[in-house]
Amino acid sequence: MAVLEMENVSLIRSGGPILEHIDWRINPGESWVVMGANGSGKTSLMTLILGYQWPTEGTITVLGARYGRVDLREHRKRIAWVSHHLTEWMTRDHGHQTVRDLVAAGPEAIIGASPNHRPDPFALHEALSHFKILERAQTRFGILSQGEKTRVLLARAHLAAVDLIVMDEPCSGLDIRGREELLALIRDHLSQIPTTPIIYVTHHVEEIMPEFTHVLLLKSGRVLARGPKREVLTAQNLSVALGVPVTVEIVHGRPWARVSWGASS
Ligand SMILES: Nc1ncnc2c1ncn2[C@@H]1O[C@H](COP(=O)(O)OP(=O)(O)OP(=O)(O)O)[C@@H](O)[C@H]1O
Repeated sequence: MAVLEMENVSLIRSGGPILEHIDWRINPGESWVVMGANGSGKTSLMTLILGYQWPTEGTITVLGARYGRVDLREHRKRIAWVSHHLTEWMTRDHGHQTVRDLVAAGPEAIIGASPNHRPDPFALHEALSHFKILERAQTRFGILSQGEKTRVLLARAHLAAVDLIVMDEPCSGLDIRGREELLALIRDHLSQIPTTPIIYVTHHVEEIMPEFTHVLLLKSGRVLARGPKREVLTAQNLSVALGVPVTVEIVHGRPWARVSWGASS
């Protein structure tokens, strides 16, 4: 069974098409990165996978559930969403709740904390500790830094033991050190759940860690390229996707893009 299948998916709004004719299949054992410039449609694509938006045409099947024939509120409990959009939402609506309560609510995969939920204290402690937020357990979510808020979402996902993790620009708003620390935590987390499929969204090629096997490259709402990482991450593809000529170098298993205009000066 495929982890995800999209057939001819389009999303049209009054201003025009946001996504057009997306065909995409994720097989078990694959971990995908979705890449594209600002405004290429990455987040819109994720909202379709999470069932927060409905495609104008096409079919979507996630974890064997065909959208339109499944209770999305129940289905979403199988998917973790780690996103700065979600941290903004939680800051607004649940900023007064403590880190501990919000992480404890992870197994129910709901937004916010559940007063009735009593998770295994050992597992909760382990999740807080692993994502380095144990010392912040009694702190209100709203006053955390961006990196800490993202680690709260990762801890929730960890505790929830979901079947699919969607990470939408988790390094957004972090400085280089913060980004590298978070990527190291994510790598460590992925090594503990090697069979759980991941979709990692970014517009920074250097965040593509060795664990990711495939890349979907978007350009203006359409698929520019898709497939095994080494085939997709060419200088030519990335130059078109990012709208600027780049060269690509692999360092310690991670690709790095360098803008190549004015290289001779
Ligand atoms: N509900 C909507 N109605 C109209 N236009 C929308 C809507 N949602 C998104 N868009 C537009 O669709 C395009 C794609 O947006 P989206 O947020 O999916 O891109 P993105 O690749 O995630 O961008 P970024 O990297 O900047 O977060 C943008 O031009 C955006 O303005």
